[in-house]
Amino acid sequence: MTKPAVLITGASSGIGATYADRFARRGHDLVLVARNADRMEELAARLRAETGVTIDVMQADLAVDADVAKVEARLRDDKRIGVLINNAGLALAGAFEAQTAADLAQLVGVNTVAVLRLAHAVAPRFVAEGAGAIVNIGSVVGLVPEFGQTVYGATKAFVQFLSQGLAHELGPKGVYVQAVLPAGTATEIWSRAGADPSQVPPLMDVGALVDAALTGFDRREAVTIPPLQDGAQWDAYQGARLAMVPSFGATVPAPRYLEAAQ
Ligand SMILES: NC(=O)C1=CN([C@@H]2O[C@H](COP(=O)(O)OP(=O)(O)OC[C@H]3O[C@@H](n4cnc5c(N)ncnc54)[C@H](OP(=O)(O)O)[C@@H]3O)[C@@H](O)[C@H]2O)C=CC1
Ligand SMILES: N[C@@H](C=O)C(=O)O
Repeated sequence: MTKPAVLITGASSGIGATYADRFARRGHDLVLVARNADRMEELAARLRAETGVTIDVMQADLAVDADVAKVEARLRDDKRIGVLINNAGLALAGAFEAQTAADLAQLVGVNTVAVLRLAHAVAPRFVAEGAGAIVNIGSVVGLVPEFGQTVYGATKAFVQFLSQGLAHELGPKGVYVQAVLPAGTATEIWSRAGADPSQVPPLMDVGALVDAALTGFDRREAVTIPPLQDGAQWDAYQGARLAMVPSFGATVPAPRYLEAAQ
């Protein structure tokens, strides 16, 4: 049986390039997407030689509408593609009040709008086929406002919610949706973001990260958090979240809000 092709965004370095390596070694043809075509061509040449798979390179800036539209069209029209790895992303150092509007627009555009648009481009075809997989790369930062990476974390919270919502909507229609939440991982994101080296946490090897994420993928896990040593903590978190839902049907405020503020 022919394996589905895999479209990977952010494939020129780091986690995306590692996903490319791993899926090529699994025998999947690839479509690589990023701005740096030279780095993708270099990776593609190596992987073609080592694995024999077919690899297409698509140069695209996912902050640019026309480029996102180009990738959307490929996802809609290329029926070989059965897996979308929504990986491309960036971080942004600095305090909220000091970050520029332009930098924030780029951050939100790539980390959320592009992720949404590409998932939305491929979902109708996957639903019609009753198959397909969408992998969205979030971050543990999306769970921790206390880390002080507010807008980056907000983009990752968006990715996580989008993924869990799509898993709820598309799972029954045969489409697998996975959210992958890495913690600090040894890639170029830190230098690109202008992070203070003294503030960079201990980092996981990128190969170990992706291999763990693929274990979750193979198990069809909805939310994969490779650095979380006790998976039961996530289950408890989900349980506590869902335990609040019945209250959301209340039509009167909770008693704690009926007493005048002291
Ligand atoms: N490393 C870490 O600690 C963690 C990373 N993540 C997430 O993992 C994902 C991958 O990041 P990582 O591999 O670490 O970092 P890298 O900086 O190594 O890779 C980022 C990738 O995204 C691509 N990219 C960035 N901006 C654009 C753009 N405008 N258009 C198209 N592609 C773009 C880059 O390619 P190019 O420059 O060629 O366009 C590159 O291939 C991101 O979503 C990140 O948020 C999540 C948690 C932890
Ligand atoms: N990219 C990292 C922070 O900048 C992360 O998501 O942990």
